[in-house]
Amino acid sequence: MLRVVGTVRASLIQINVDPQEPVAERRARAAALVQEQAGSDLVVLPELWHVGAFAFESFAAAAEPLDGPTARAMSDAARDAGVWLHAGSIVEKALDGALCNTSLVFSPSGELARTYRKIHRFGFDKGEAVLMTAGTEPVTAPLPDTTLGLATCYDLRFPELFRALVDAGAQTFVIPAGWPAKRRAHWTLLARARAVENQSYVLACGTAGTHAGVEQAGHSVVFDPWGETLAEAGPGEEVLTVDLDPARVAKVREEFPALKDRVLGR
Ligand SMILES: O=C(O)CCC(=O)C(=O)O
Repeated sequence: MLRVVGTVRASLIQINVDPQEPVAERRARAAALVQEQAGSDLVVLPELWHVGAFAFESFAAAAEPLDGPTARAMSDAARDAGVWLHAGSIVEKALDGALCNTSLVFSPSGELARTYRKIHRFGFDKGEAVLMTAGTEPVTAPLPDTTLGLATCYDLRFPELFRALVDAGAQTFVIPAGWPAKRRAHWTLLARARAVENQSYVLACGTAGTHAGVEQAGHSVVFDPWGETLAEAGPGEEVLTVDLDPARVAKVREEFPALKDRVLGR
């Protein structure tokens, strides 16, 4: 794929989460898939791909610290491929024993550059909402050519988080997810809305397959700051690769300056 100078090449790995595949094997497979994306600038994995976002009964056993086996494998993969890696999220076992749905961003040298603990937990009075502790801080990650705003799955339904990220300088939202197939229409609609209303790129990376009886939506998608679809996956395991033009964010914001007309919440 020929590349225009100055673009950011991003690859989204929509990995299949199959409960029959042992976590260690999926981890090794994810690392190999990341390494295959050498030449990209940014690689993205989905939410809780190691265990499955709906495999609640496995969360405690799969929990690991920030230097645990998944983080180490992802650090090595980022370094070996020489890419920025948003490694999706893991079940983090925090120092006080609490479990958090924590996203990890590694630099091309394998350093853990950012962590983001999912702020809006899904499940109402069940599942993640009772098993996990919520994060409290919006997180951005400045890359050389674009600033990432981090959000995870259910966060997509809360536009105020994305506004906070834009106010903190975000130009490209990265949204790992384990979104269910039965609400796929919401996934695409909300991801596109976040792109249009915030005049930002959206990289929304989900999982494929069925685990804990929940069929996954797949359909990872990339929208540009005007809401145009740059790439969209099908339902199965797939890697999407797109070239982002960082200058396009400033151009759209300048030519159609709606963000400057905000009245509330500034
Ligand atoms: O909001 C939704 O419909 C899905 C959210 C979800 O599955 C999650 O956050 O894990």
